[in-house]
Amino acid sequence: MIQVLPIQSSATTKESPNPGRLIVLTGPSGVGKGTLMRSLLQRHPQLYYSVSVTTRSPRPGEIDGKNYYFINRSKFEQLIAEGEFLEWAEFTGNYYGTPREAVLNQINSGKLVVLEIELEGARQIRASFPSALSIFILPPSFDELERRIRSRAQDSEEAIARRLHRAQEEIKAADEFDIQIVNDDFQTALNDIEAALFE
Ligand SMILES: Nc1nc2c(ncn2[C@@H]2O[C@H](COP(=O)(O)OP(=O)(O)O)[C@@H](O)[C@H]2O)c(=O)[nH]1
Ligand SMILES: Nc1ncnc2c1ncn2[C@@H]1O[C@H](COP(=O)(O)OP(=O)(O)O)[C@@H](O)[C@H]1O
Repeated sequence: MIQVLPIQSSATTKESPNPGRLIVLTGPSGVGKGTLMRSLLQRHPQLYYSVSVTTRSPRPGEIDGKNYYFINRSKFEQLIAEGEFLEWAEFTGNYYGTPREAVLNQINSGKLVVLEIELEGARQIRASFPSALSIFILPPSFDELERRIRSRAQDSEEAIARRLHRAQEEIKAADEFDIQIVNDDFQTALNDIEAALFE
């Protein structure tokens, strides 16, 4: 029996309106958020992608400062206490958070800022930035989601099981978000995101 840790999260205060825009991309692990994000950034270099901080160990090939800032739990908890996160959550046993200052600076300078985050963090952003555009990415089926997580072959069996368990809850929350996009055909999903961002 896999024990799924409860998600803890912080509340953030409301931020004042500003000229830039915040976009939140969320959806279950393995749905293709990261792959969609990479294509979006290649095609639209004007987007600012917020690199998150995590206590998860780096996967093979992941680079500190590019994929994530990898830190330990006590350092993460210190950053929480110092109010350094715009949002943060605990997901399948690790902390993940969005650095506050860099994101606010980019929004204030008029940038389109994209966060790729899990459900609890996305909910926090919706509460503190009501004007953010939130997009939930859905898999074509649960079986396909499992196939994608496994095909990535980068997580332990336990990590996969925790992600799949959590995915069932996350998918139920899809309707809370502004737009739902099914990532079945990749190009179609990418076009749908671009339409939501730029049209
Ligand atoms: N709340 C929150 N979630 C994040 C952040 N960065 C990444 N995540 C999410 O954490 C979850 C796990 O990420 P990761 O360990 O990289 O696994 P993967 O999504 O399966 O590749 C994913 O749903 C990410 O979108 C963050 O800064 N805040
Ligand atoms: N539309 C798609 N059709 C088939 N496979 C996909 C599609 N989108 C992404 N994938 C694959 O699914 C796996 C998980 O994608 P990833 O971007 O890592 O998901 P996430 O960031 O949501 O955890 C990767 O191997 C990726 O190549």
